[in-house]
Amino acid sequence: MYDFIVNPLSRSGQGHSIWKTVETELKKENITYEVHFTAHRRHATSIAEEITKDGKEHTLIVLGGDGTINEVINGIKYLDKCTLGYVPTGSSNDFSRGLGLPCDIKKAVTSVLHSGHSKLIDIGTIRYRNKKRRFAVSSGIGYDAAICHTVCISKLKVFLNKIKLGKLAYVGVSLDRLYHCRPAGMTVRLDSGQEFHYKRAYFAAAMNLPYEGGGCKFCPGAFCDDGLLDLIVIADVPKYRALAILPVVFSGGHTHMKGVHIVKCREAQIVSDNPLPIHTDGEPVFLQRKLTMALEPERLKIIIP
Ligand SMILES: Nc1ncnc2c1ncn2[C@@H]1O[C@H](COP(=O)(O)OP(=O)(O)OP(=O)(O)O)[C@@H](O)[C@H]1O
Repeated sequence: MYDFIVNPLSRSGQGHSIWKTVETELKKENITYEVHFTAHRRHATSIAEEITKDGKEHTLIVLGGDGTINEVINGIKYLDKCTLGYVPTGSSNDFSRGLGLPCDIKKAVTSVLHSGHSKLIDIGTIRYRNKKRRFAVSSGIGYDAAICHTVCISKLKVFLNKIKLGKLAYVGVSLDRLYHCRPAGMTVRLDSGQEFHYKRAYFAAAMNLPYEGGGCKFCPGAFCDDGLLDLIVIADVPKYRALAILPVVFSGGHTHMKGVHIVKCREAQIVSDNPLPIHTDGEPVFLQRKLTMALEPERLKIIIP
């Protein structure tokens, strides 16, 4: 039995028609399923929570973008009792890109229903004040999260998504946010005891997979099954140098550039001088000054081709 969690508004409203195609396939193959449509933000979390609260084994199939994946993993009660399949209908697709899952809908559906292969992946966490959120791809504080916050409320993204140029919104907002960004003093403490101080940090991001922001290969060496997070900090370079790093991140060739600092860790405590925006998998999480990034003790089983 499969539980499909569908964001009908993903990919600028195409989610619903894509679901109809998937449903035809399920009926053709006599597959037992239930479908749950998201009706508002964070609804996917309560749907996943309701399904998994009985402590039994469940197979959840997400049809949506990275944002819906994030909401679903935040609702799963017992990670080790769940199997997650994914049909990507988002605009960023960093989860499927990082895991090498099929982006083509037909192939993704075939893989989810018939591959018979799975992989256990780490799930990241951020803790701030008394709260906790999980992430599958990455979580960042500072400039990268400011882009997510702005894109999330931008009417331009809705319009550009409609004409299939959603990525342009990210380019425009990235340049605008960099122009307005005031780098902050930041301290990073790792579980290894290492401590780093930055005078002017643009952002710090903990990566469970190599890509965020729709294909930016921030941490080419991030593996979701190594029990480690890759932490990237861009700091202590003037803005023109930070700007020069941006186009290079798409190839992953930035790792040795001045101002780029990457380390592996199990846990990182980040304290910034000012409250800064935070994101988990591109979903905005208000402003914070202190947070701890780590991994859940349990892993999550993902269906792979
Ligand atoms: N019915 C709904 N109405 C309004 N917002 C919704 C609804 N269902 C889901 N959402 C919100 O839509 C946001 C984005 O969804 P999702 O990630 O699935 O698609 P996307 O934006 O196309 O893709 P990506 O995150 O990969 O860019 C999420 O924050 C989610 O909370």
